[in-house]
Amino acid sequence: MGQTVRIIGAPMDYGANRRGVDMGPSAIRYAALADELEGAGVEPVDAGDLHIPRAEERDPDATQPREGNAKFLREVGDVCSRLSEEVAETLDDGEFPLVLGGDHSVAIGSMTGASRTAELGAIWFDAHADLNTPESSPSGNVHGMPLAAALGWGAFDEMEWASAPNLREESIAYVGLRSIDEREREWIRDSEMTAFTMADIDERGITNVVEDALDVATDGTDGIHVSLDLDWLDPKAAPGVGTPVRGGVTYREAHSALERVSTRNRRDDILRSMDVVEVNPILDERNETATLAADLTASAFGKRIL
Ligand SMILES: NC(=[NH2+])NCCC[C@H](N)C(=O)O
Ligand SMILES: [Mn+2]
Ligand SMILES: [Mn+2]
Repeated sequence: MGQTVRIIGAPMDYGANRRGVDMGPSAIRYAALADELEGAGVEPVDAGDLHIPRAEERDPDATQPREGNAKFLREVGDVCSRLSEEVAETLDDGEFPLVLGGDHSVAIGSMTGASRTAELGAIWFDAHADLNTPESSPSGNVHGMPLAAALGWGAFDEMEWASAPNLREESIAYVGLRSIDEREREWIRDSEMTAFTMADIDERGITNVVEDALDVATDGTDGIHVSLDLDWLDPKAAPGVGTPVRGGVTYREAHSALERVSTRNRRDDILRSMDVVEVNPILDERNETATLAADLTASAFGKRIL
């Protein structure tokens, strides 16, 4: 057996605009994630779920910062600080942290934990840039803000701890962008980040784009974080997400992308942490999206046909 992969469930939906992503970890486990990982040649251990009080027990308004617009920011901060500890401990124990969301704001916890003692690069497979701040956000949903928080941008009241200590703009690559807010667009242009949109994938093909993204994220870093938002895929392939955007990658392109990640990992041992987020079983069809999430994760860990 190969590397030990610790599965950490983060059933959190505070950051999303729709209820249901809190059931993501169960649905992905039910889709035989552990068996898929074993089939890929790694050893899964399930650490269970973080305890997260239901959103109904919380009042979003009571916890909003006075300025800006971020719902449940304090709750997200609480969950992410615990998650960050667990991710850092997992790495200390020599195991691989695989975080199951939950909405995308869990990435604040995983990236902060994974960059505590190492320079971290990141590949962000997503339709969205998730670079809003409480002040720029059009929705107030924190799942549209995790990269800004991890980079230490904007005023995340009471969540200053959240910025990932060793994550630099120039080590971040987006793959598959197609829905960006105006401010995000300006910030990406002005930043050192690399952004591959769907148009780049159309033009150059998924494998070339992912190879470039891997170059960006591995250059000068100790390892990379892969953040897989299922709305990266076309809604036809992944219907069970809260913020679907037409025109995403196909089932096959998605597998091909994560296979590139595993091929590079086999060669250079680059993968440090990963999260799989935004699966919403309420909106899903026959657990298709959760099954895809489990399959794609196995591809990232080296699942092969032959
Ligand atoms: N992780 C996600 N699904 N993010 C969607 C973000 C949508 C939009 N840009 C917002 O900030 O509200
Ligand atoms: Mn998204
Ligand atoms: Mn996202």
